[in-house]
Amino acid sequence: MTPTTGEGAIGLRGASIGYGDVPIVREVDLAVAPGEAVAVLGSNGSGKTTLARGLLGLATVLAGEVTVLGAPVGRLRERGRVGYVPQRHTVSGAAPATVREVVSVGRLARLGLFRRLGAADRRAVADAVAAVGMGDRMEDPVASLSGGQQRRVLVARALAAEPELLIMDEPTAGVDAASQEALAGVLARVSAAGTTLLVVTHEAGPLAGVLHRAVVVESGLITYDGPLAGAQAEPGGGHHHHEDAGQPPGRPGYRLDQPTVTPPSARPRTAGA
Ligand SMILES: Nc1ncnc2c1ncn2[C@@H]1O[C@H](COP(=O)(O)OP(=O)(O)OP(=O)(O)O)[C@@H](O)[C@H]1O
Repeated sequence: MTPTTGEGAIGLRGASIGYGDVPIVREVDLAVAPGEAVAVLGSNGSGKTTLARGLLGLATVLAGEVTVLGAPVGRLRERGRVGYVPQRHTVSGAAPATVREVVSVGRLARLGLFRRLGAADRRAVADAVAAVGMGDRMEDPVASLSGGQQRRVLVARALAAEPELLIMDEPTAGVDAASQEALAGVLARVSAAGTTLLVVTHEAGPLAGVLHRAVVVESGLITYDGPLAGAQAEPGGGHHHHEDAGQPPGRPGYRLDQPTVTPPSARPRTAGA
């Protein structure tokens, strides 16, 4: 199991995250316990991707604290413990690469540099590709695949590393209904096995059976943190609850429509602990 330090899988405390010196996500608090499956909702440009990228060291933590698997962001030794499916669906790299090669690179993230894939690793690669329904395209160049198929390969690349924390940015965007359903099944299995999921999405619907908690980000603040159903009940995923405009600006205005259960591992340690 994850050797937690009491920090949980993800911890943001008064965290501002942005680019250059411009904060996009502002003074946000968030605690995700190991094994939770959390949707990150919100309108375009609200800061969802920036929040996710901040967890990966791809956006700058400008204030506060951000911890991932118990370590300050960027300090985690074993990078393979965190998987990432980026928003852009193009598979990078100029060299023509097959599905097998791209997903194998994902597996290598777990092994570290200069290690070779053994039989178990090759099996994990094949399993990950099969899990996203691309088993019959193993030797095809990724560049020859459709956008939605490339997205599924990126999901397989992340799955192949068997990460403890899987961060996905719009994994279902441009993916057909059947493949979304298949992805939901895969994520349900991965979640049941204890992997923590953080999924940025506009359409939590296809993954509603997997994601039990939602966080709504609006204008860089977390405006809702609670059960997914409560967030979905709001028009557009929770954009329009500014009727309580009395909130002081600049502080995370939690709107806990439903009580949020803070898992014991996510609670601040008591003095003397
Ligand atoms: N690399 C960057 N450098 C500077 N500003 C950026 C960068 N990436 C994003 N931004 C800005 O940060 C803000 C939030 O963008 P972000 O991508 O986090 O939003 P989002 O909620 O994920 O939106 P969407 O739903 O459209 O994907 C936007 O105003 C955007 O212009």
